[in-house]
Amino acid sequence: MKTIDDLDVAGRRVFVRADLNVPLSGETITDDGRIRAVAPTIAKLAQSGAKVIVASHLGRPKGAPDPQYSLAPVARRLAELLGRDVAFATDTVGESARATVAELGDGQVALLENLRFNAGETSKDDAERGAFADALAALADRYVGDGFGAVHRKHASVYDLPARLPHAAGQLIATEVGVLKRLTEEVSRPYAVVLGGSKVSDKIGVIENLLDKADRILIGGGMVFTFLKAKGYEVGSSLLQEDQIPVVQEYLERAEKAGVEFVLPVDVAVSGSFPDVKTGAPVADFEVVPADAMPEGKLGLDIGPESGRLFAAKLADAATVFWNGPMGVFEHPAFAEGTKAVAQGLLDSPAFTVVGGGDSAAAVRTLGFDETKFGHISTGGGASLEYLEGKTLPGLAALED
Ligand SMILES: Nc1ncnc2c1ncn2[C@@H]1O[C@H](COP(=O)(O)OP(=O)(O)O)[C@@H](O)[C@H]1O
Ligand SMILES: O=C(OP(=O)(O)O)[C@H](O)COP(=O)(O)O
Repeated sequence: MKTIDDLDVAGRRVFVRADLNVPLSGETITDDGRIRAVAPTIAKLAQSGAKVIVASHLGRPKGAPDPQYSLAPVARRLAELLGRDVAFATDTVGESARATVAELGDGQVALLENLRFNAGETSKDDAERGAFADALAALADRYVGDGFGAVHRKHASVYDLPARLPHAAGQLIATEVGVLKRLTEEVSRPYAVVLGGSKVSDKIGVIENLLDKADRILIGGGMVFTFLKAKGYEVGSSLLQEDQIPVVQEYLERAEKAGVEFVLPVDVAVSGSFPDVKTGAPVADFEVVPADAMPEGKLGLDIGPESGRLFAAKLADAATVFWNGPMGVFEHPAFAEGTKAVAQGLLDSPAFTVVGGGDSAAAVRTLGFDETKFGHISTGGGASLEYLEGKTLPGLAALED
């Protein structure tokens, strides 16, 4: 893989595919970790005299403009972090983008509007994705891939665009791959993997490969309820991946045969409705119930305190831990305790610890933990999980020569 040092960028229009998918509360960025992570690559390109065109997705809009997913607040924060102006194009490949790029001088930086405001970005149809990649390619002369959090997506700006331009990997991707590679080559055991979060359908399949690699798999977050249901328990109206129940049953059987330990919560914090994470208003009907006796109609929103202690104990004697996905809806204080227990468990463990994922990394920082105390905080959750599985990631393959 070439790096940006191998690319002639001075005076050229350089497209940087970043992952600026940061958590927002209205227009306020609640954690800017992903912007800080890619800023050095952008700064270096600007210093080298490139006309830097930064692009990213934010959230999951449905292929059309949607103001709640605008990157405008990110452009403002990026400008602050770089200490230089960042021009913001209000579209991705339209008139505003073309004019913004045309006005860029050497060493100047622009950010395009959300790539996913265009259906071509995420399309499964090669021709539709290719047409959008053509439109992006027309804006630039060079491509730098540095959106590690999105390299597992076969999307136009991640996979198709680098095929159309001379390309290289940015500094963030180089660092991420360097650290994660170590985990695929020489893992000190016991190796524990903690999985949670809300992208259940994306991540449940990852367990298939982890069964051959991990010694212990701890399940929290929204993923728990498919496991509890697979064991025959009531899960109320919690997040559930109904079609994956037989798959999970098979995982549980295979794990038992292979001597891999699944650790499931023994208690769950529930409420009748999703909490107001914006105001953090108290939850009137908060209750902790045994994991095998959830009341009907209630939502499971965190692992309970006994589970927090159990999970921490299961991490205490691990030698390597990879963690992706918060244990609960940590954005609300009533449901942050499980995530705190796992974060503290990681800090108390002598293990080499890798935390991956936009929200997991944000949780560690916003809940007050010192990020320097973890072995590595990856900007990608799904991306790092799939990398550790040994899969070929479209956005990394595309950067190879
Ligand atoms: N039990 C749950 N029900 C619904 N959402 C949950 C639950 N537990 C965690 N979450 C949510 O999961 C989100 C993070 O999931 P995900 O995107 O998969 O993690 P990451 O970004 O770290 O990869 C958080 O916003 C959190 O509120
Ligand atoms: O937040 C992300 O992934 P992550 O939650 O697995 O860390 C990336 O920005 C990818 O976003 P996507 O899962 O909507 O493709």
